[in-house]
Amino acid sequence: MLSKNIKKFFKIIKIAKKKKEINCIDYYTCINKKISNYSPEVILVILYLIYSARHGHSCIPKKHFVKKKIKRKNVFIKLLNIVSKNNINWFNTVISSMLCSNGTQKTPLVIDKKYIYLYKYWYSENKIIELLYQKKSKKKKNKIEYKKLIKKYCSNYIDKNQKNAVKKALIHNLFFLLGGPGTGKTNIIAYLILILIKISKKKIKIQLTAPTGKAVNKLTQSIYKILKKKNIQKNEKKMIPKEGITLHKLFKIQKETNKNNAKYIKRKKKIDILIIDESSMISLNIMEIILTCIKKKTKIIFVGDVYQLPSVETGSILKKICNFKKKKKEKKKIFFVLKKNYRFNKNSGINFLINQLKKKKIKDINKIYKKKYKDIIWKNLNTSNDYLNMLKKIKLYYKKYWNYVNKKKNPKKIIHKFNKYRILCIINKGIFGTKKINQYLDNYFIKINNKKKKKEFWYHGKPIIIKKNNIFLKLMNGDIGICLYKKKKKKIYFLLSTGKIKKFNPEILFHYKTAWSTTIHKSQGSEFLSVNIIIPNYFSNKFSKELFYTAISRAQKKVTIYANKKILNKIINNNKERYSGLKKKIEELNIFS
Ligand SMILES: Nc1ncnc2c1ncn2[C@@H]1O[C@H](COP(=O)(O)OP(=O)(O)OP(=O)(O)O)[C@@H](O)[C@H]1O
Repeated sequence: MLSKNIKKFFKIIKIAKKKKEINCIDYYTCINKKISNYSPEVILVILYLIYSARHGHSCIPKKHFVKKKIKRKNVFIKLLNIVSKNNINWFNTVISSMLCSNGTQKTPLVIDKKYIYLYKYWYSENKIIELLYQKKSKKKKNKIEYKKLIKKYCSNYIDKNQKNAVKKALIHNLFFLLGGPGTGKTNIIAYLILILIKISKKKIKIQLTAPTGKAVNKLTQSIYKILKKKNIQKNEKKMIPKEGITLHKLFKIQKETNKNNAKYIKRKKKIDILIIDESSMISLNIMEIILTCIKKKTKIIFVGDVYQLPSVETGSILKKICNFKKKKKEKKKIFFVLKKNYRFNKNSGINFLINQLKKKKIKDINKIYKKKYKDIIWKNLNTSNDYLNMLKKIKLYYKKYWNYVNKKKNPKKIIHKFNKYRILCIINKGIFGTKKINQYLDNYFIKINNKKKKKEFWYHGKPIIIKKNNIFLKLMNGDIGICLYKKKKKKIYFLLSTGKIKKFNPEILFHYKTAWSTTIHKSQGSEFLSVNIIIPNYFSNKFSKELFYTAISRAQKKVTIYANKKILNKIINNNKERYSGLKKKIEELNIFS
């Protein structure tokens, strides 16, 4: 390639870094000593694979490079044009070079059928397949009559289908319990734990975990609430999991490197049953760590909803593993999908919308706009008038909360009152984002709170949300705190999942922000009686159907959607699939047959 083109090539990358089109870590990865010796063509492929991994893809279809199928007009199109002008077969040159193999050698790039990978993601996918296969085949030969046990302990509490799920979870060493919100997953896990405890001849270690602290606390408390009403012997009570911990903490995964000392963990972790909730949020890397560090005889149960948001890191593992096409007459023995919803009644619009969003192509979404359902309200968000009306509505609701705060003294009741209602935004920035909504409500409540009009962060009734797990204060990412003044002294009150109230001086809190509105990502694992979803009046490819599904499924009773109809229709048809070879490999290797 001519030196002037090479200069142009690297100049484009540098500008992209400045414009933040390319993450600066990725930029320095590509121009560090080792990689910068590679040809521009190889650098282009590596840089695009790193960029795509940051957007969740563990690989890229080869055609993206050959037929320039790179979707969005971005820096990579410009780089592609430079290298293709120089050599029309540039991609074949790259994949036939020493830097690319079929995975048998440890080369930076790996070609596997129609995809091209960075080695580490190709290795992770294959390791996961291998470990899932080993795990799956470890089916316990049980003489135990599960049917009798299920009849004895679960008869009036869960339905026939749910009992069937309990039975399969007891039989298999690897099990996937799938279902939307309110389908009884937590109940099933509770009764499964009850039976496991009852039939265990020795003390068993049951470990509850999830990708977020909030999710694992919610699961632990719900299960504890269900089981504490059961007649359980004193020695059995000790086996009921009282404290769940996050996957990062359980496997000692370093946040910065996303790595852990697998050999040490494997030796140390004596877990008999591992139950992982909100499994849709497990990334490729974390899945590899889980399967690598867990002993062969440990029973693993993945619980989750494949339609919810995947991990913010690379891979949407649960969906790829569970959505493989089975061969005719075969049963997906270790996968169980719960369909019946106990949270919503049959006329529920929320349930209608949740089921519609599970389909590839959504047909009668217009029922939402024609106000057919009482529990789903759609408000047009087109004009500035619509926007101002929305703000008024939101302010009106929170005014009720505000009056409640100024009447009641009980922090627990105040937090429950606040948690009944939530404004969910897709984004943080801009007039449709959390920052603007929070600022608007802050200004309003500061004004009515202290006549001096002094701009203070803290005021009576102010809600905040914790942004990072705080192990010292035992606060989890997503926990809501309310500022309450008592005799001019302010404290921040938190309602822990144990049901206990904890209060802190604001000075010892950190990593928090105002929480009148939060993002949909932050709301994962939580539920609210009434949810308001604010959709911007423009479309971005980041606004996926999964994001909207996750927002809708946070509501227990009512959803109000503030959206421009056209934009909303684009979002609910934006199936953002993440590229991965897992599904194909599972089908070809038939590992779950
Ligand atoms: N078979 C059943 N009969 C009656 N009520 C049920 C049954 N199964 C579950 N429920 C009720 O439905 C509600 C939701 O159950 P559960 O919390 O187990 O669902 P879930 O799938 O875990 O929900 P989420 O994913 O939103 O946490 C609970 O109030 C539960 O008591």
